[in-house]
Amino acid sequence: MSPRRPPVCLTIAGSDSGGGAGIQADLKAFAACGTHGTSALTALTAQNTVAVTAVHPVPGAFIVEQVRAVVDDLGVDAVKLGMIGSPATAAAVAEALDLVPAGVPVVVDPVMVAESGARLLDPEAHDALVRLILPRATVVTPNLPEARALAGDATLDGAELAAAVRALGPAAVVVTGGHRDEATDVFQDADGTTLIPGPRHPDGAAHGSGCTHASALAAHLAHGHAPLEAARAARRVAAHAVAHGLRDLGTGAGPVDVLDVRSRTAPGA
Ligand SMILES: Nc1ncnc2c1ncn2[C@@H]1O[C@H](COP(=O)(O)OP(=O)(O)OP(=O)(O)O)[C@@H](O)[C@H]1O
Ligand SMILES: Cc1ncc(COP(=O)(O)O)c(N)n1
Repeated sequence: MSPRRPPVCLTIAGSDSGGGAGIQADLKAFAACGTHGTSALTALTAQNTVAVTAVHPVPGAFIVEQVRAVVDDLGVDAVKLGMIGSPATAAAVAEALDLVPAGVPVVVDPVMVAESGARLLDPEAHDALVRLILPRATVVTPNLPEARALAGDATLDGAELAAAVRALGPAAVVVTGGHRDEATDVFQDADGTTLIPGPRHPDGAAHGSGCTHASALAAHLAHGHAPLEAARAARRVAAHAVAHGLRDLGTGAGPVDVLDVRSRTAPGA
């Protein structure tokens, strides 16, 4: 009997040279959640735990080609979208999404600002993100400041905030809780609002927590789980990655570690 085909996840996102966030975090989360990870890069960042020192956008046609190469051969069971950067990249990503078969879930992490403070979404790209990308999302996963920026109202919170984001077109929203004292995620879909609480790990490291969360959510959708169930699992996976975060690496915001590498030895050793 041949072994079972694992679900295939595709991240369309930026590269973080420091290995904390972006596609590096996404591929680790996909693997940790029992899926095969594939990637289409939107931008390369020269980045560490302290700063983003340079960004090199990938030409739009090459973004589309990467997605085509994956879809045509391996097939895709869920997509995770991360850093978009510019209006031109948003347009290319929208074109690339047309290559993904209808019904394949798409998780959108509307990355705006790196944990180190660098802007990763041009202000002019905001409209393109809202117009071209959000309506195609199965689940969108903003953190609190991102959700308020999308809603255009810095006073909103809780179910009202999630509803304002959902009005932009995604089927479901998770406002992630890393910027709150309790780290409770707020999930909302057509059936209503559900709080997803869990332990907060104040002594961990959280650079890449949002990428890890969105990728774990996509992986659970690829396994066939419903969005709320996938969001609950993603909260657990992200919190575990924060708890095992490598705060002793670099001098700034340490990378999350979804694989808990300190507990491992090299296979064969
Ligand atoms: N200190 C923490 N302890 C437990 N869970 C956490 C902590 N920080 C974040 N999380 C969880 O990690 C997930 C990502 O949330 P967060 O709000 O940090 O995203 P983000 O700000 O987009 O992350 P990023 O740092 O990648 O920008 C959520 O499920 C959130 O509850
Ligand atoms: C390429 C890339 N994508 C996403 C993030 C956001 O992650 P964080 O907010 O943890 O820095 C990042 N820093 N770099």
